[in-house]
Amino acid sequence: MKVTIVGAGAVGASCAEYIAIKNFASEVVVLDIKEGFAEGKAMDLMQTASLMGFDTKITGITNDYSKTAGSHVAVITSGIPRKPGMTREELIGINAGIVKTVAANLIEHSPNVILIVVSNPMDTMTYLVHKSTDLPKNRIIGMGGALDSARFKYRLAEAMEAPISDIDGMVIGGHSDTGMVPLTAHATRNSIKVSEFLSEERLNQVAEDTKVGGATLTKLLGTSAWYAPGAAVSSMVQAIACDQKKMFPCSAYLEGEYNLEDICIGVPVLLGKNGLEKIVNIELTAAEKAKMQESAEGVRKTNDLLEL
Ligand SMILES: NC(=O)c1ccc[n+]([C@@H]2O[C@H](COP(=O)([O-])OP(=O)(O)OC[C@H]3O[C@@H](n4cnc5c(N)ncnc54)[C@H](O)[C@@H]3O)[C@@H](O)[C@H]2O)c1
Ligand SMILES: O=C(O)C[C@H](O)C(=O)O
Repeated sequence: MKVTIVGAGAVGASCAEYIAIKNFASEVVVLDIKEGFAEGKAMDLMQTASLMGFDTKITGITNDYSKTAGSHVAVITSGIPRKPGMTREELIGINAGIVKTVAANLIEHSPNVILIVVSNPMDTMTYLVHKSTDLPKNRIIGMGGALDSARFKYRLAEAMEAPISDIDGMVIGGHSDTGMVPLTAHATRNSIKVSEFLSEERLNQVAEDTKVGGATLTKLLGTSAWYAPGAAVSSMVQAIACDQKKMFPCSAYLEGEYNLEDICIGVPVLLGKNGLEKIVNIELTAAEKAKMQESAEGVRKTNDLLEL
């Protein structure tokens, strides 16, 4: 299994590191436009192999897509991250051009590739890849919900003073400060609804903290986060590589599901060897349905800025 990661920056390198440590891929190619940067990151990571006990071969490449040929999965992390005070949507001007070109280059050299889009504004970048390529919809997947759900579980565990492994929960909707829909009514601790342990007010606070999870970290770090994003991508790549049929909320192209059409937005899906193998339809509460529609309106406004 060969995996390519475009963008050897914070998220791309973290993603390569977690994939290698999990030891399920034979080869990870990291490609960046900055001369020597990916080569340096790959060499540094390879020098952890004997210490961390992995056999995955990590190669760094400066902008030569012929070296990505035959990739099963490719992750697009190229583009600029936001700075404190910015929204993800403000990145569209620079990142749209980068994502479109990168996707075309990847597909030219790996026609059967499954693409995972990470660059922000992610739902709109995923939509752009749908509109600008001929790939079928099962081979274009946006990463946002897996990360947002991990942050939701972190916040729930914190509120309940519980170990995170006791918690289950999911965030759907757009990957934006206002568009995320944390499914508080469905979240559980050891299969008991979290509302049994937390007041409505505390649960609302957990949801709000989850939605601004990326902005909170951006303020603390001066740039956006990378460890949890890299880990989230690595789990999705693993689900595809190992044909796990595992459920993640991912940005998927919808054609009527959740009453939405011609949009990419976070919904529960199953990931396996064919990429996005199924969109899972779950029954939402009336409030969740309304939030999902509102979230979609926000994503559409950003999509409207694309020059398609
Ligand atoms: N979807 C998510 O949940 C999520 C999470 C974290 C970050 N992100 C997004 O991921 C992107 C990357 O974030 P980061 O922190 O790694 O940024 P970064 O600046 O650390 O890395 C980006 C890398 O992309 C490279 N690059 C730029 N243009 C390129 C091109 N045309 N071809 C190849 N490489 C190119 C840069 O040289 C740089 O090394 C940002 O847009 C950020 O907002 C999304
Ligand atoms: O917050 C960001 O801009 C990066 C990413 O989307 C995140 O949620 O960490």
